[in-house]
Amino acid sequence: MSQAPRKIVHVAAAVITRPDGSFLLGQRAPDTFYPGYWEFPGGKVEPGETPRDALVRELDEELGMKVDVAWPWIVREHEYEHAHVSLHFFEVPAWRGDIHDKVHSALAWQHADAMDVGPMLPANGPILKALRLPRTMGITHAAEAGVNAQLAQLDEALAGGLKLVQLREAALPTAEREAFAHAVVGRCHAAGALVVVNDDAALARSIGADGLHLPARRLAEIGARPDFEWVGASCHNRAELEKAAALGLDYALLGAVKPTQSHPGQAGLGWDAFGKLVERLPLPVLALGGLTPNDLSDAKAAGAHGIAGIRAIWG
Ligand SMILES: Nc1nc2c([nH]c(=O)n2[C@H]2C[C@H](O)[C@@H](COP(=O)(O)OP(=O)(O)OP(=O)(O)O)O2)c(=O)[nH]1
Repeated sequence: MSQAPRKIVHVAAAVITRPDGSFLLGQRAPDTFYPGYWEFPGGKVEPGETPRDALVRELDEELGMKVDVAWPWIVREHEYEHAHVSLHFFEVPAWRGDIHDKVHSALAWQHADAMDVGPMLPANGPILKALRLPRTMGITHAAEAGVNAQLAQLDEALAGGLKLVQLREAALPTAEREAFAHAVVGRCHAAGALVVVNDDAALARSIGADGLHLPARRLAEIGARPDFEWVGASCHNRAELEKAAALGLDYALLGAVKPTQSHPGQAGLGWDAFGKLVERLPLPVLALGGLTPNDLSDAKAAGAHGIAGIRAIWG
């Protein structure tokens, strides 16, 4: 006889963030399941509650925090021995009250790229990787702007804190493209920024890039995740986003949210439609299309991990 499907336990979990990018973890108490492991504060969604209601209640009960802002982020499923859990993650960047923990053995503020506590609960590995994904991606347009102008804009953006660049230069002649790609990787790595290369795995490998970015038509063709540390894809609809998730990609781009210079006359999706498209996805999504750094809070409120852009990001 086949086993009855296990009941899904919904859990709300908070990535409580400070302006320096750190987030709060709690160590599970000795009398719980997985004692000593680290988790994001939160707990089970009770009957009649939305995940957001549960988050607000749990953070009050566990930490004495009054949540002011909770942005939906990603939702991940995990099969434990004791339960199938569906973890609804929110970013909590603003709250009131001092933190008084009532349930954990210890609390620690951590940075995703320099963790000094562990182990994390088994479901949380992909969460930490998603937290390492920077919140803003600059997409190069050297073929249009000129190689030297683009490199100058890149230097300025890196000096301003940009940590993620997509190299997207199909229109540059091969030799120029390679030289430009080397220059971009050199500058980005010196500044601690990641580089993903659009659609060209051979170029990505030869320049020592951190990953590969798949255009939607390439995403449609492939059946397995390409072998890079970071792999993302451009998506325009829910089916493409779900394929990116099913392949275990690290992020997706979704747009255009607002009208853009490259597609004049086309209305953007808008934040409401964007929010519906990204609901309950297990991977972070960067919003694209006519956005500037001033749109970051609106993007996160709609469920985006961050924003990506061409013109507005380079100033
Ligand atoms: N709060 C939280 N729970 C997580 C994370 N990752 C993860 O797999 N979980 C799982 C562990 C638990 O199965 C469930 C959280 O439920 P919980 O904290 O209300 O309950 P619990 O199992 O500790 O204890 P109990 O309420 O059953 O007594 O979600 C996380 O980062 N934060």
